[in-house]
Amino acid sequence: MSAIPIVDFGVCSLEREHERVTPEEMERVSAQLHDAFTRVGFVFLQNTGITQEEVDQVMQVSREFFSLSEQQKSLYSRGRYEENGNHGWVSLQTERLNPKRPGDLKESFNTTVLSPQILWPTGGALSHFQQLQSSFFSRCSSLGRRVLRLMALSLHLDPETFVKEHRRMGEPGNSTTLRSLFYPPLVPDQIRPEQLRCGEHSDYGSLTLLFQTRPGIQVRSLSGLYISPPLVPGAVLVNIADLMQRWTSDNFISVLHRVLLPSAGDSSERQSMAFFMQPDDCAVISCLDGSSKYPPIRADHYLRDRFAESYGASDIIDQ
Ligand SMILES: O=C(O)CCC(=O)C(=O)O
Ligand SMILES: [Fe+2]
Repeated sequence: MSAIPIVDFGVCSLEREHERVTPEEMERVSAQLHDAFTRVGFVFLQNTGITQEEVDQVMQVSREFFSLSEQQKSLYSRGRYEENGNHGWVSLQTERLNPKRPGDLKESFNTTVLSPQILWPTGGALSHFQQLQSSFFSRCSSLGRRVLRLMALSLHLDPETFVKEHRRMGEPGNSTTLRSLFYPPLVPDQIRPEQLRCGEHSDYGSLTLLFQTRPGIQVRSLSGLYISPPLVPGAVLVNIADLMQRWTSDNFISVLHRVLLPSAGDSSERQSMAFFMQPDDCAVISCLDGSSKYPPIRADHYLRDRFAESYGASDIIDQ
């Protein structure tokens, strides 16, 4: 049995209008989320309404992008978009999610700005890149909002408590990001000591939704051991991130996770899509229980400081 709980989200699925979900149904799912988020920090959600076909399409168009030359991809590099400093392509080994290790053996494309006016990869197999990333972003926002409501309910708060601080997802003033990740096949003699595909880290924002093509993520359990969750077909892996832990005075826990290198001789590649939800830039996150366990902090200032750790202190993010 997986140590990460699996919750059937069917009654709250995006296929059903939010208004039709009964208070009893909300209560039941919210209690299951509460259990997962207070004990483990991660949960698999089944029957969310996001289909495998949608996931496959956005994975496929992302894979097309990663197969471009370095020179072509660099036209879209992170840091060149004035609308948001986090939007765009991040090359192999640039980011260190665990700053004590060498750069991660992954590359990624961050979709933070949805405006069609910016420079998007286009042409041939990429002609639907912007449309597929943008529509998947908005499906993830809808699912994320439903989860946030249930989380608030489970803490006996007004159901809108978290949602009202995420009004601008996909708009200026919010840095929520849909990140396509690509872990290329390993080149054994180029691996540096202690290097991983993705170093130990916890996520920065409020909530993360993760879609994967194969197993690989490892999650640290309360005992301190890393567990390797199986791939649960069709399920979305959802985890609490650091600002949410702070907001809930450590009630919901944000735990370390990582992606190891495949074993010697395994030349497979890996892809995943992470939807990093972030409160609106100007939201001030203070402990909801009225305690002063953590001082209030603006969501954008918190994010800026965390980026400085994973990209080096020179990282400039446009906030
Ligand atoms: O690729 C994965 O499965 C995990 C990636 C991750 O944890 C992250 O980018 O924050
Ligand atoms: Fe992560």
